[in-house]
Amino acid sequence: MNNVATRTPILELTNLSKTFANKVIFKNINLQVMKNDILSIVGPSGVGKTTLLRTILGLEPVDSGSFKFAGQVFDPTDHSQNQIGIVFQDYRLFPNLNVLENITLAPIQAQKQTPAAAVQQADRLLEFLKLTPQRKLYPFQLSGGQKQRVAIARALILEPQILCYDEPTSALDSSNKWQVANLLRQFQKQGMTQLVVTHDDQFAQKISSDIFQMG
Ligand SMILES: Nc1ncnc2c1ncn2[C@@H]1O[C@H](COP(=O)(O)OP(=O)(O)OP(=O)(O)O)[C@@H](O)[C@H]1O
Repeated sequence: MNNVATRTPILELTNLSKTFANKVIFKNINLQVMKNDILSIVGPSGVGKTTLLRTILGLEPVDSGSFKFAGQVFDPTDHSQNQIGIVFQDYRLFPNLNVLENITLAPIQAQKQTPAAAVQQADRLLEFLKLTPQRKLYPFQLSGGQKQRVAIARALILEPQILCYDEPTSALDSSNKWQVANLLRQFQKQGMTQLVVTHDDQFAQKISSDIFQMG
């Protein structure tokens, strides 16, 4: 746990409500994500955890409510800032690109980094994530844990202020699950704020600074 006196909110959700075809998915959600925390959003299947995450990522509009990032009103659908990164449950790697190309595509194409600078940064991440031997392999040649670490590297290279994970343990066996828990703790030590959607209570209890229960 961080010292309570030093905790400051980086992301604030106020009175968020969402319906799909007149079905209320969530109503008046108030949530603060504290800087450098690992906050887990937990709850039973179908309660709206992924939908809430998608609204934070600007992939799904809310019906009402507001967002603040670092104290400023913020529109999650404006993707120009890259403040919030995501590791999807199914990783969503580009099947036709190798590991290095998967990681460098966005910095080169969207952020206009030079290929040399993007590759240098990608190689640093690959080394940290123990993926250097896999740098020229394609997604179909990787294990589940390796694919997840590539997805993490692909998010990290954009230097987000918050890194989100949707069900990070659902496709992993128990040894990979605790490896990913250790990785999240290492990122926390480096100052990263992380948001984890999970139905895995044991994982949430183990890694979280704070837990937000839905449903
Ligand atoms: N695009 C959509 N259109 C209509 N209904 C949707 C849509 N996306 C999600 N829902 C519904 O919203 C509800 C919440 O779904 P969501 O995936 O957010 O739940 P969850 O808590 O993440 O579930 P799980 O733990 O099973 O992944 C479900 O009833 C789902 O069917």
